[in-house]
Amino acid sequence: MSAPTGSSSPLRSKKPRFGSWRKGAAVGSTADSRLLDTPPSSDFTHTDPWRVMRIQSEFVQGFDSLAEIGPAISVFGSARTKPGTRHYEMGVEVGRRLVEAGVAVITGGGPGSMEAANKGAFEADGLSIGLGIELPFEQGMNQWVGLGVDFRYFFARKTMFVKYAQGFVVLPGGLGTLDELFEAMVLVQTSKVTQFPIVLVDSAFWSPLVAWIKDTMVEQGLVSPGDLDIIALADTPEEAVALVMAGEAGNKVAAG
Ligand SMILES: C/C(=C\CNc1ncnc2c1ncn2[C@@H]1O[C@H](COP(=O)(O)O)[C@@H](O)[C@H]1O)CO
Repeated sequence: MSAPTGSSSPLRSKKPRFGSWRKGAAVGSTADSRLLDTPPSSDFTHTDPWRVMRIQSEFVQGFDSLAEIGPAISVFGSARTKPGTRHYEMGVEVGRRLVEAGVAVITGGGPGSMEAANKGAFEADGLSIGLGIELPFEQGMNQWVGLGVDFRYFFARKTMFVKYAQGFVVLPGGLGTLDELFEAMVLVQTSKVTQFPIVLVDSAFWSPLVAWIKDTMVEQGLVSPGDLDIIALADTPEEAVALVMAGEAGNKVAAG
């Protein structure tokens, strides 16, 4: 006799199932018994489902640590900028002026322009935040970070830069800086974030990139001419801070 179909099939458990399940999977064990019977091993911590728990915990930790920071601006720029250089001093001044304007400063917590912006914010007695990232080589948070949060995953960290800031100031940088800049530009372009000023400091550095977007991307119809309005160029920290504070950050500061 063939096996009856439907709910009385011997292959189907009568117990309620949780999460995803496969028809015909072994029945007779419970989540409790599998947990308690499994021999101790660390192998399972390297599986993708377990990684999801770690990823989730990064979001929880980030949300928890940053929920109360108040108005903030994220500052990006090269990890390789050396103290004493023009771009480093610009970063210090950007950090200081942002604090004077009433906002916290968020950076990647690393060296170079991140360190510079944290230094300016810290020395101005402001909230100087570093969102550190685990890298293959030992790095550590720069000494000017007052509130630090460490991340394993770039994507979780990048969520925090946008979620807890009301605008970006971008100093000259390399691939990491461009990655952060273009992600923010796409979020504005696709209306995932609104009222989000993105200010690029040092027009001599950024103009060739802006010209390429205009002359090649816009020209070939790959972006709209209006997309160029997503970014603003500044030549001084004073100008950059004024432009970024003209957005939602300024409204929040004014509202107290
Ligand atoms: C390569 C060096 C240090 C790397 N340390 C970093 N620590 C924290 N955040 C970093 C680091 N490197 C890149 N980032 C992120 O990307 C942006 C800078 O990248 P770029 O390629 O240098 O432009 C920065 O905003 C960070 O968020 C040298 O010692």
